[in-house]
Amino acid sequence: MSEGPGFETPFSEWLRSASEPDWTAVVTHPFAAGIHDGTADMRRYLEQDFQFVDSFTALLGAAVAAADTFEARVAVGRFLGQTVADTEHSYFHRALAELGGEQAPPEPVTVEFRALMDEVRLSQDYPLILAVLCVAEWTYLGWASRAIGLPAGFVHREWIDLHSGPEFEAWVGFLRGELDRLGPGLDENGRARVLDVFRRATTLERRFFDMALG
Ligand SMILES: Cc1ncc(CN)c(N)n1
Repeated sequence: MSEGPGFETPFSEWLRSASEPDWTAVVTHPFAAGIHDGTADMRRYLEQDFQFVDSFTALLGAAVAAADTFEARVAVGRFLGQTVADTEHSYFHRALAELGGEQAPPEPVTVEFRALMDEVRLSQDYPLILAVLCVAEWTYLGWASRAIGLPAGFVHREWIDLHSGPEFEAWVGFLRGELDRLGPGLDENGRARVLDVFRRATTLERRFFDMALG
């Protein structure tokens, strides 16, 4: 693998392609296919994901604090307040009530994912924080955008809706744009650190879907 992106390759695309084959395994994962056709067992997955989203929300707060521009703080803060704290929060409560979800102990992959998010949150290093946020959102846009039709039940359908469409595409475009803006200014060691976090997050996404599949 090359030590950095070429002149024509945006930093985010370099990170993504260097995270294969896990990246493609996430966006084409059988569990994601089961969300599309309505057969995925969402209870265990959402019980675990509710715990993921708690740390993810803290990480968004860290991005607001660590960002190097006012515009970025506003964009992340808006997403945090509108999408995560409002739409997604309401979804979790309705979906877990429908499925009879409980407060389950965290699975090993949930513990590891939360530990990675805590690690980059505590680093207060904006590019590292962006790396985890970008993997989490871009992989989800990847599988959710593969929808051919939408399943009838709200639990599956709204989970796809939350991770696809023009607003979510713009959010992922923002995260990628931030990495593309900051990547060229990093030295080799800085790029390697971002890539390491990006790859670890991609592997954890794959393992999270593996766990959900049972
Ligand atoms: C594990 C995981 N990764 C990503 C997302 C999308 N925010 C999520 N809800 N859960």
